[in-house]
Amino acid sequence: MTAAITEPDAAETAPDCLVEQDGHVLIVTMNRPHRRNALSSEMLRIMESAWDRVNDDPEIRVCILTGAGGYFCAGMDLKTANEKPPSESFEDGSYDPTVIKGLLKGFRLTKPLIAAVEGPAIAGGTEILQGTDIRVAGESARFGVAEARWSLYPMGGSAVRLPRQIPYTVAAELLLTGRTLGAPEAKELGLIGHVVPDGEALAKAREIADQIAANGPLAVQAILRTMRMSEGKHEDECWADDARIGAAVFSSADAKEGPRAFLEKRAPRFEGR
Ligand SMILES: C[C@H]([C@H](O)CC(=O)SCCNC(=O)CCNC(=O)[C@H](O)C(C)(C)COP(=O)(O)OP(=O)(O)OC[C@H]1O[C@@H](n2cnc3c(N)ncnc32)[C@H](O)[C@@H]1OP(=O)(O)O)[C@H]1CC[C@H]2[C@@H]3CCC4=CC(=O)CC[C@]4(C)[C@H]3CC[C@]12C
Repeated sequence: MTAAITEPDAAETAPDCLVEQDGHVLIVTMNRPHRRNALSSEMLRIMESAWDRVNDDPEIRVCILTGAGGYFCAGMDLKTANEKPPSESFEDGSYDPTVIKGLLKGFRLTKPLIAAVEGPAIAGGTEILQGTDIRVAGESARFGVAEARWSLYPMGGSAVRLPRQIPYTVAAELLLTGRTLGAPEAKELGLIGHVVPDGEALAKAREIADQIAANGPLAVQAILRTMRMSEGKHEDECWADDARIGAAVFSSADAKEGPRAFLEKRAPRFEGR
């Protein structure tokens, strides 16, 4: 990303995004609660490097994306966008919106990403959600793609992704009206997987992350690779890659350790090889 915006809140000294590793889990926290964690250039830059860290560091097996202060993300910062409209960056070619890595558009993690949502996840907030694999929300969370209300376009990928993730007619209505959904409705539609009491989304996400981190990392990453590779394809186009990816897992040392641990009635010790 080349465009930079000077933040007006110079008093804010904490980084716009916090990245913390706990064991095999990386926790990425969008951190501009005074603006409902609206996306800044700095936040997106930190998220981009966090995604590289997830993909490159074998010690990291799962990632959680959350927001500070009881909010997930209110999308693009509409205040700074008034000072420097994104259209300028699109037009002068300094920003290519075909890949928005921070928002996971045109770029995916090779490890599972769990969203822990509290409060609003609006516009860019619901857009990045669609790039996550497992989604947990507090019961007061709200979701929506509000761009059309401001005559903007959901540049984070929702016009393509949302109709693939929830029923077409609901996706069309959300994208075209900008209406928001509560967490129970989002769960009913399959946009999220879990609704928990407010304030407990991160704990639930952590519980799921720990379950995944205890599994064979090669198996987990291979399953995810096949899921990503086969998206939108006829199943007959997928079996060759499915078999190749699966066979590599069966050939690993971890694939011997798992059944051995079962026989010996102990927890497996996976090493990712
Ligand atoms: C193109 C993508 C993306 O698709 C575009 C968007 O995301 S458009 C964003 C639309 N957002 C909204 O419609 C949400 C607006 N907010 C609300 O509706 C409500 O605030 C709320 C429901 C979220 C919360 O309501 P509350 O009642 O709880 O709180 P409220 O009192 O309203 O607010 C509290 C204070 O928070 C402030 N606030 C809230 N939301 C925002 C916001 N979105 N922006 C700024 N401030 C916000 C509110 O004003 C209150 O403050 P006060 O001081 O108390 O008044 C684009 C997504 C990211 C873009 C990239 C960003 C970085 C870039 C920079 C560049 O220079 C180049 C371009 C780019 C890379 C840019 C490119 C486009 C994106 C990818």
